[in-house]
Amino acid sequence: MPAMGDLPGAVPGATVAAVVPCKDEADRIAATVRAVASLPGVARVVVVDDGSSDDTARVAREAGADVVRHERNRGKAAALETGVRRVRELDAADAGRVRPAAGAAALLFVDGDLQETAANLGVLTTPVLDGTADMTIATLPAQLTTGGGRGLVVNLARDGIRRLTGFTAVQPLSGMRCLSPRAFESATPLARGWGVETALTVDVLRAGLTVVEVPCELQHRVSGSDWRGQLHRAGQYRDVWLALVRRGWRPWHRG
Ligand SMILES: O=c1ccn([C@@H]2O[C@H](COP(=O)(O)OP(=O)(O)O[C@H]3O[C@H](CO)[C@@H](O)[C@H](O)[C@H]3O)[C@@H](O)[C@H]2O)c(=O)[nH]1
Ligand SMILES: O=C(O)[C@H](O)COP(=O)(O)O
Repeated sequence: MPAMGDLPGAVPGATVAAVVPCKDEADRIAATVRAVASLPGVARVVVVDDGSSDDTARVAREAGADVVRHERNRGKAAALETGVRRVRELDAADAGRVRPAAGAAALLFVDGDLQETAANLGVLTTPVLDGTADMTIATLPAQLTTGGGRGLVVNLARDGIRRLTGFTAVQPLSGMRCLSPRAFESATPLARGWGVETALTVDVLRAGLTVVEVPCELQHRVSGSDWRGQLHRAGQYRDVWLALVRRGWRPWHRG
């Protein structure tokens, strides 16, 4: 894959490392990996297979990703942490060999289910690479498939972030994010499971860094309204709630 410095208009030596956490994404991951690899500046695509019971790891590898596997499922945040560790190992191995300046200039977190639409993620990397933002967050248009959510988790995350930081997030749960290394450090260790995005926004803002939401033409698999979808939302609610409480939010303090 090309290094950022090889591309027209690129910051010399700057690279983007993409981390794609995946659980049972064999049907979608190949298209997602290819689309992410085609983005300007993306030098690596690391897929973390978070204990899938399908062929995600093999399909991702065949599509050109570097793949790390959790033998058992550990949740999205743990998958992101494993992915970033892998990026650093690869950077260290390349230091003084392939890219003397070494080290990813930006981390791009991408869900595994975006398929071809992941090719539109370039709008997230530019502000981080040119230094105008430390973390960009994709906001998604109306989805072609509709879901059964009632906004409970979204509202909890939005309200908690606003009360802790003053920032009103349009789509507080969006997992498509680009981070500068210092933004990632400010949020490490990551909050567990589905709390990771909410906590990232709070921690990066509290570190005095700049966070920007950027509209991005993405389509993803929307959770349904069946029992499986509602169970998923219950897990999201628990993790977001815990992430907020651990950062000082108290549900009974209104305003
Ligand atoms: O145990 C798990 C479960 C999921 N995933 C992956 O995490 C990503 C997001 O999961 P998904 O089921 O698509 O999440 P959504 O229901 O769409 O959740 C929304 O809300 C989440 C936070 O609650 C964010 O992480 C997502 O980016 C956002 O799309 C996908 O690549 C999954 O394969 C894991 O790595 N480990
Ligand atoms: O479907 C969604 O948008 C998420 O799972 C969050 O669910 P919610 O609609 O209950 O906030």
